Amino acid sequence: MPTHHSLPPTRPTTVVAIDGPAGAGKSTVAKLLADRLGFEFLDTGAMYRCVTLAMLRVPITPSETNALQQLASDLQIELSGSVVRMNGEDVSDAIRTPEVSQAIGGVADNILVREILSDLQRRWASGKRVVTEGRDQGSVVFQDSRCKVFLVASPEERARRRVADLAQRGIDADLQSVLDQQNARDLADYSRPVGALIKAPDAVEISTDGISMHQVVDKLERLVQARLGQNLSAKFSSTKP
Ligand SMILES: Nc1ncnc2c1ncn2[C@@H]1O[C@H](COP(=O)(O)OP(=O)(O)OP(=O)(O)O)[C@@H](O)[C@H]1O
Ligand SMILES: Nc1ccn([C@@H]2O[C@H](COP(=O)(O)O)[C@@H](O)[C@H]2O)c(=O)n1
Repeated sequence: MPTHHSLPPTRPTTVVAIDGPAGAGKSTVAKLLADRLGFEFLDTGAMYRCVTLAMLRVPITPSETNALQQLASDLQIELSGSVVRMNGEDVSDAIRTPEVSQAIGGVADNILVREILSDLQRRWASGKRVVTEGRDQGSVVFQDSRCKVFLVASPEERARRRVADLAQRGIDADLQSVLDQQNARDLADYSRPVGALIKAPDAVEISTDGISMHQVVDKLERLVQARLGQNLSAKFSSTKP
């Protein structure tokens, strides 16, 4: 079945790998950092979201493991900046509904689905300079990366940010229920047998509590310079004070 077994070898790649729990600020700072460095941005959660959306549309359940794996293997996922296409359809908004977030755990638990998406992530990054974010980027997918970050923030702070984010989009959300859902997702992400959220031994932990996203990006930029200095070409023109 899987087309992923006959993949071409990957080419030299420069990766900044950012992992951390839901709402720590990964995608926000990864995008800003990628812009500053002239790197590409890879949102690996979007891939898990695409498989979940496709699963809900068929519909099948995560317990139908063969059908789910076939679905993931056949799916065409394209990521370009913040635009996500699934089999040619723009699903950038459709993958971010509460229904998808609630169902995603069963997809992320499937070991073969994780292998398929990990291969896709490596191929996507192959030959590029990339800031990637997810749960297993430093620990599993890009273990060889010389620049790994584990981004954290307190559960309360992350939930407050999420509520503010939703309010900005005109959605009224209750802090306690956002916190409860977030705790459930954290538990699933930290306890998954394969691909669990874990700080890679060589990752630097950065807390985003009480500091602005631009201050976080400044910290990350300094880390990238220290770890990848000679891999950065003229495109990297950071001279921030
Ligand atoms: N340092 C920061 N200070 C304040 N707000 C922040 C900071 N970093 C991110 N945010 C806000 O927190 C919210 C969540 O951030 P983001 O979506 O980047 O988190 P994430 O870790 O990618 O979450 P998920 O894994 O659920 O996709 C956003 O509204 C973002 O604007
Ligand atoms: N590398 C990854 C990325 C994501 N997941 C799972 O997808 C969920 C959604 O991720 P977002 O970053 O878009 O919020 C996340 O909770 C994980 O269950 C993953 O397993 N591995």
